[in-house]
Amino acid sequence: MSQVNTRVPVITVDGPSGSGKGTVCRLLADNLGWRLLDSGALYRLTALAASHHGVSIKDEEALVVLAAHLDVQFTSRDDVVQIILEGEEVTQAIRSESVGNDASVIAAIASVRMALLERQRAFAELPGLIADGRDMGTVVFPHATLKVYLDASAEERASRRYNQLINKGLSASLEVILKDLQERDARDKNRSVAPLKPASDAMVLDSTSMTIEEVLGAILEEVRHKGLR
Ligand SMILES: Nc1ncnc2c1ncn2[C@@H]1O[C@H](COP(=O)(O)OP(=O)(O)OP(=O)(O)O)[C@@H](O)[C@H]1O
Ligand SMILES: Nc1ccn([C@H]2C[C@H](O)[C@@H](COP(=O)(O)O)O2)c(=O)n1
Repeated sequence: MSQVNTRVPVITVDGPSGSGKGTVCRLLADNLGWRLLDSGALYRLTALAASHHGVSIKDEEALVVLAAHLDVQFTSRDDVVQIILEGEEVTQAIRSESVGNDASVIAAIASVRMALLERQRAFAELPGLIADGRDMGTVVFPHATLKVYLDASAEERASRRYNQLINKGLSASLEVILKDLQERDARDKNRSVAPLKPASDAMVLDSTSMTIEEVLGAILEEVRHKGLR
């Protein structure tokens, strides 16, 4: 089992798909000048690497090898993060619904999670880390300084995802998005290993009727309260 660097302050933000974790984590990282871990991207990259290498998402042995040896770089150009997998730019490719669904299936395999654990913990560097995912506060960074669990109703999350796709000029069905999201929620919450749930010491925020600015404000208030800035 790998060790966590407990000298580095960590803020974890866990929650279901579309709750706004990614958005609020980017804003928090900018605001505090801390590093950002998008742990979902690692599961998505493993799913995409499997597809590129013709590996089935049921082939546990091959998936573990892929996860343990992911050749990935996160680079930043003009403040925009680019993700390079085996020399290929995959920043947008990993965001598709099908890669997200495959990632959710792969993420239920304990040995795959174990293969990605060390890589996630290595993101913890001074002055601090914002960690976005499903098990950041429960498993990966159990000693985090502040843990947030961000939720929203399935209908609101589906509607956010729908608007996101329409704004990108893509076609989308709200009904299909809601059904996929509910299936993903069920898989992420009911798996036996590192299921999605709030840590016992997490601050739980329901963003259904909150703006992004209100969510950020509520977290920053707790950040100040904990003396993190
Ligand atoms: N409080 C909010 N109100 C309205 N829209 C929001 C809110 N939070 C996030 N959004 C929008 O919802 C969409 C999904 O947000 P985001 O990608 O941050 O979710 P996520 O939890 O990271 O999802 P995933 O885990 O699938 O990556 C984005 O278009 C974002 O702008
Ligand atoms: N810490 C994590 C992060 C992600 N996953 C899985 C479950 C999600 O459905 C999938 C994609 O994540 P997203 O990019 O949508 O946040 O990856 C996980 O199990 N644990």
